[in-house]
Amino acid sequence: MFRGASGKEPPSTVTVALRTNENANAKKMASHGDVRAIVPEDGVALQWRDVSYSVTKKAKSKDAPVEAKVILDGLSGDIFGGSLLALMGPSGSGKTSLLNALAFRVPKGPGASVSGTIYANGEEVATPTKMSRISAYVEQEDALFALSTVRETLTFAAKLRLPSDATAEEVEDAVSTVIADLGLVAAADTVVGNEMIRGISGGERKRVAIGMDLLHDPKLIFMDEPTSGLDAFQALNVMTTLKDLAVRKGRTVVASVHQPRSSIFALVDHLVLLSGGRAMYQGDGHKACSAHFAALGEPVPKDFNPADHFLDVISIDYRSPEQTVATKARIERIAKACDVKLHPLVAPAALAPAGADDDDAGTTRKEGEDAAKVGFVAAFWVPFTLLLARTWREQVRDVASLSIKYIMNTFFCLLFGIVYLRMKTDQTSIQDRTGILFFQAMNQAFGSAIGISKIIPSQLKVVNRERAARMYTPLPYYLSTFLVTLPLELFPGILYGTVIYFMTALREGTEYYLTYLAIMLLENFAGIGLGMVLSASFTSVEMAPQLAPAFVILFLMFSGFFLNENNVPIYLIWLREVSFIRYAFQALSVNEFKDATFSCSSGDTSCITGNEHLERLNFDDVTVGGNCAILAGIIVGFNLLALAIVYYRQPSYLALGKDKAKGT
Ligand SMILES: Nc1ncnc2c1ncn2[C@@H]1O[C@H](COP(=O)(O)OP(=O)(O)OP(=O)(O)O)[C@@H](O)[C@H]1O
Repeated sequence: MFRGASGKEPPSTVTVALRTNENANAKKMASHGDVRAIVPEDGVALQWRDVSYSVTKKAKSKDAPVEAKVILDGLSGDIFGGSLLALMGPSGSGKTSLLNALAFRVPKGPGASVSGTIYANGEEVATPTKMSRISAYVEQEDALFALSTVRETLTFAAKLRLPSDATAEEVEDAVSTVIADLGLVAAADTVVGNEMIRGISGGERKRVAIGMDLLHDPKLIFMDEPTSGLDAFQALNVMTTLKDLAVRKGRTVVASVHQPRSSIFALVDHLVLLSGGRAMYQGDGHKACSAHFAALGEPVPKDFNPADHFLDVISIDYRSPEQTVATKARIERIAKACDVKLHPLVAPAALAPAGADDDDAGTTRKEGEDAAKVGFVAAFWVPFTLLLARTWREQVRDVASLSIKYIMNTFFCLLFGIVYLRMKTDQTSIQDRTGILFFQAMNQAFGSAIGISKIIPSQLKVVNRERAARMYTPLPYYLSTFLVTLPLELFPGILYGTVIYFMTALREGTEYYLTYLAIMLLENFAGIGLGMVLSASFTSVEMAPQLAPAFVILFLMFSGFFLNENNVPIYLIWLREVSFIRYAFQALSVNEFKDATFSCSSGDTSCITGNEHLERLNFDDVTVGGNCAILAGIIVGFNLLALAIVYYRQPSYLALGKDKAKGT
C-alpha cells in the first residue's frame, strides 16, 4: 500500500503495513511512535514532504508584478525499498521536475527555486552531495562513448565508482554481475556505437547507461523516462530490468514514464499521477488506480490501456473553449479526490542512511572511511589515468576522422612542397619564403585550433553525466584531454613540417631547421590551447567547426602579414598582442631572414638583405627567444582560461530551500 498527498502534513499516528515485495528477503520492523513499518533491509525508504518548484520571470516593467510559474505545487509522498514507483502525467505535467527535485538534480537557473524536505530512511537529505552518495540518477539521454565496448564502458565506471581499494578481480566481478543482471552478455564486447557507427541496440544502450549507475550498488535509483526512444519490445525489456532490480535486489526505483504500454504499466508497483504540477493520484499501481478512478466516475473503458485512460482524464483538452472548461473542471475534481494519508517518517534509528556523509559532525571514523571508500571523488591519479586511456582509445579508434585529418595534412604538405619546390636564394625568393612561412604559420593554427575545438563538445554529455555523478573533477578531465591531443597533433606536425622544410629548401643549417621546428611546435601548442578554449566554450559539436575558423581568422588578420604592424587600428591592438600566429610568423621570419643575404642580378638597384626585409615587415626588433617566451605564456594563458571555463560550466543543481517556492 502506498499513500501520499499533495501538500498535506503526515498524520501524527497511523498504523500501516508498507508494501513487501515477493521475496523481500530481509525486512526490518521500524517504529515511529506507535507506527509500525516494514522496510526491506537493502532498500531506501524515500519520503518527500511539501516539494515545490517554481520559476519567476523578471517583470516586464518596474510596476508590473513578478511572474511566477509553479511547476510543482507542494507534493508529498513515500516510496519504500523493493518497489518501482512510476511518475506519470501528460507532457509538461512535472514528471521530470519531480524526479529532479527528489534526486537534487534541478538545474540552477535564473528565478528557479525548489523547496521541501526529503528523507532517506528517516534522515533528512540536506544536500545534493548526500543524495548522490545514496542514489544513482540515470538520465533520459544515454550519453555514452561510441567507440568503447560495453565492457570497457562499464569497467571505466566501475574503477571510478567502486571503493578505491577494490582489486582488479572485484572490478571485473562487479562488471560481469551488471552485464549478467542487465542481459548484456551477448553485447559485452561490441562497441556502443552512434548514428554513424553501428553498435549495440537502443535498448542495450539504455541498459548500459543504467548499468553504469548500478556499479556502486546504489539502493535508490532515479530514472528519467527510461523507455523514451525505444520500441515497445525494448521498452518492456528495460522496465522488466528495473522491476527486477526492485524485486530481486530490494532497490527503490523511481522512474518518470511517458505513455507506457499496458504490459509496462502492469509492472509498476506505485504510481504518482501529475497534472500541472499537482498530484492527481498517488497510490498503488494498476488495479488500485483503476478502482480509484472508477469510484470517481472515470472507469477504464473495456479493452483500453489503463495508463492511456488515466492520462486522458487528467489532460486539459484545448480543442474548444467548452472542452477546456470541462476538462479543467474534471481535473479539479480529480485533484480534490487525491486526498490520502502519508506514512509517518521512518525512524532514523531503524535504518542508517545508505551513504553516511564523511563531512558530517558526529560521523564516526569508520563511517567516514566507508563513505570515502565509495570513491565518488577519487584521488586525482585514478581518474586521470582512466580518462587518459579512454580519451586516447576514443581518439585513435576514430579512424575516419584521423584519416581525413592526415589526408588533408598530406595534401597541404605536398601542395606547399610542390608550389614552393626548392626555392632559390635570390631576391625573388624573399617573397616566396615569406609566403611559405606565413602559410605554415596559418596552417598550423587552423589545423590544431579547429581540430581540437570539437573535442570537449563531443564528450560533453557523457562528461557532464559523469561529473554530476561525482566520478571526477575538472582537472584530471582537462589534463587528460589536453595530453591526448598532443601526440596526435605534434607527431604529424613535426613530420609534415620537416618534409616542407626540405622540399622547399628553407634556410640551410641544422640550427635554423631545429629553431623552425621549435617555433612550429610552440605554435601548435598555442593552437591546441585556443582549440581547448573554444572547445570548453561550445556546447554542440556542430558549433565548433562553424565558429572556430572565425576566431582563427581574427588572429590571422593581425599576424603581421596582411596588415603592417604599424597600421593596426588602436582599438584592435589587443588582438594583435594576443595573436599567437603573429608571434610564430615573426619568429619564423627572423629565423629565416636575420643576417641572410640573397643574390642580386647585376644592375638591380632594388636588392635588399634579409635584415632590410625584416625592417619592412616591422619585425626588426623581434627576437626568436622573446617570441618563443611569449608563445609559451600564451599557451599557459589559453589552457588556464580553458580550464576555468570547464570549471565554471560544471553542472550545478539547486539545493532544497525550506520556504515554499512561491508562485502567483
Ligand atoms: N527552468 C524552467 N523554466 C521555465 N519552465 C520550466 C523550467 N523547468 C520546467 N519548466 C516547465 O515546467 C513544466 C514541467 O516540465 P517537466 O519537464 O517536468 O514536464 P514533464 O512532465 O517531464 O514533460 P515531458 O513529458 O514533456 O518531458 C513544463 O511546462 C516546463 O516547460
